Amino acid sequence: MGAIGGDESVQWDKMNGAEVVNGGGSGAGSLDRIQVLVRVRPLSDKEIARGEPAEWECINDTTIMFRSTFPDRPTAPTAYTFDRVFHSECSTKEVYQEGVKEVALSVVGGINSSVFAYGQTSSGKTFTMTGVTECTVADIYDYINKHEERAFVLKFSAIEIYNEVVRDLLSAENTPLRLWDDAEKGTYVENLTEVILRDWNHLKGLISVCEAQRKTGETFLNEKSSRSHQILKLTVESSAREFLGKDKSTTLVASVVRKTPQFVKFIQSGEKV
Ligand SMILES: Nc1ncnc2c1ncn2[C@@H]1O[C@H](COP(=O)(O)OP(=O)(O)OP(=O)(O)O)[C@@H](O)[C@H]1O
Repeated sequence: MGAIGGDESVQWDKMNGAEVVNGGGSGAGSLDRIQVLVRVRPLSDKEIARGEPAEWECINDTTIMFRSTFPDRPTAPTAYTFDRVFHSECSTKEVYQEGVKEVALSVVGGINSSVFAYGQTSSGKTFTMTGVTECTVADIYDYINKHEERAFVLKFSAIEIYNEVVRDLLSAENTPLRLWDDAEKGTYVENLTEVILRDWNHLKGLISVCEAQRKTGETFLNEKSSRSHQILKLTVESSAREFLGKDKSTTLVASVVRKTPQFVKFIQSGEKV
């Protein structure tokens, strides 16, 4: 999993119990670079039934150890260090609270950010990102409800990229969409549906629509594998009520990335609003 904050230095501001990141502070926080988190999925019932051993062990909060169990390919245990490691018993809530929340909520403080999951089939990308997205949006609405002095407009869009083709997950039409590079807007998708959110339930409904539209197929490891890259984008516009519509917007991009690094570049383009 990776999480990218904006390039501005940030500082936390605790307002009414809600934690929000403010841009422009002097102290460079953990959000000024890509954070790499690892979450270990528990063995599935099938893997347990096949007697597959767990080869990865979390030694502490930042270190994970690999022990090969191939009898014909014995290797010495190898330790890898990341910003944060979550063992298989950790709940999605813990992953969100301790690994993602800071970056995800920076969007209401005016900083663009991206959170994406990367890994092989059946490693748990969709499982984690679904839960993380729900936690994030619940916290964003909680923040909005506590800040009635400001007006917020939330917009949501969703695409999948499958076999190099970009599709709108909120449209019934199956027409491939075109990607453009623009000096001001950065990389954007032409004619993409963008829905203004009414509330949290509205977003939940839209996420279900995306789920239903996704291309899925079976892989050896995953009966319901998403065969595409998915990118969900939430745009937050916030203004003091008397200046409605005049402030700049910020975006939060949440993605499931299946393999290639060029998608990381595409996702980062969400930062250039
Ligand atoms: N932390 C977890 N705890 C319990 N079950 C999990 C966890 N992570 C994943 N799973 C389960 O493992 C299976 C595979 O997860 P998921 O579909 O999220 O993988 P994926 O990486 O998105 O796969 P693909 O790339 O093939 O779409 C699912 O049945 C999911 O419910």
